[in-house]
Amino acid sequence: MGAGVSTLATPALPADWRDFLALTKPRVMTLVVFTAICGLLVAPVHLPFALAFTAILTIALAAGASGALNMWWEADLDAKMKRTAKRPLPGGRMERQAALHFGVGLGSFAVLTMGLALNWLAAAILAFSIFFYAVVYTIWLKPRTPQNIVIGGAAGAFPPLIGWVAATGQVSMLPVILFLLIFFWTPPHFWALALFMEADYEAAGIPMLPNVAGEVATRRQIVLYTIPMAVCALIPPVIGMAGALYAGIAVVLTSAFFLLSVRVWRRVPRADRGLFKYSIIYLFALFAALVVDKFV
Ligand code: HEM
Ligand SMILES: CC(C)=CCC/C(C)=C/CC/C(C)=C/COP(=O)(O)OP(=O)(O)O
Repeated sequence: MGAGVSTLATPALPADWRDFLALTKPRVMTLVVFTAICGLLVAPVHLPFALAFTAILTIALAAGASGALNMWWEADLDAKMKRTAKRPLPGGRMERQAALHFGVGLGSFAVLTMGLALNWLAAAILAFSIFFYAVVYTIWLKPRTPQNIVIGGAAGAFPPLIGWVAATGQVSMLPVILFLLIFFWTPPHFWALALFMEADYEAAGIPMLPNVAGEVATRRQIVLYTIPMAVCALIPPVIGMAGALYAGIAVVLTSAFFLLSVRVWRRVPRADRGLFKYSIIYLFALFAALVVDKFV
């Protein structure tokens, strides 16, 4: 039997649709997509449902594509961390090439569809977000510097801006503030988790802030980033871009965020887990409040 025949007879790795879904990091992407929906809904242009749906679908597909490219590049690192070791590539259920093809195919489809159906400015920012997460954050910054998520986190801050630009065709003040809000939210969100996942990152040799600068510095940085985040959360009503309902909810939600970050700083047991969980609730609730405020 020739070598070619025996290669053909080798069974492919048993990836099924659940593994492809896992490549898109669906749980994390729910919040990414939610912020994009809110960005689109608060824009001053009413899109027909089919177009709005297409815009959000393409953002979801692009975000999923960037997750797949991240997993393609990090297969070896993921194998070293308990939290990620069972993903399709380190779990041995999928070929690396399949993840690469899936990511490139899905991302290209998403960007082209956004451009053809909505506008090319939104498509360009969408393409830039994929590039920023998959290349700037994952390949370049993450293995090199503990500031990786400060700069790289910008990728996850684009979706509300993309939603807005998909609807209006242009960039304005409110979506830029929403971008900055998520930009400053990301370090407390991630470093709270990095504090209780320090051992994982140590095992994989990834230079996250707690491993490099130590716990005390990380706890202080968490509180420091919460301050510009709070300012961004409160600017919209101050400049007349959101009403009293949003203002009230933002003050309550943001004060709670700040208090939880102070608990992390003061080393209250399990405060890091509490802040990480709350960071997710916070962003969901704040963006929902912005939309409710607009329509009530
Ligand atoms: C560079 C920036 C970021 C980093 C490094 C980061 C990192 C992480 C990590 C490691 C987890 C742990 C759970 C998992 O693997 O599923 C997580 C969870 C999560 N992140 Fe982030 N994140 C970032 C930005 C964002 C952004 C921008 C959003 C949304 C706007 C977001 C939303 C979430 C959500 C919803 C979860 C919970 C997922 C679950 O329920 O399992 N993250 N993040
Ligand atoms: C529209 C568009 C393209 C949006 C991109 C959305 C985006 C960049 C989200 C970032 C959130 C995320 C999955 C971080 C995981 O960090 P990690 O990769 O370090 O985590 P891991 O250790 O779980 O792989």
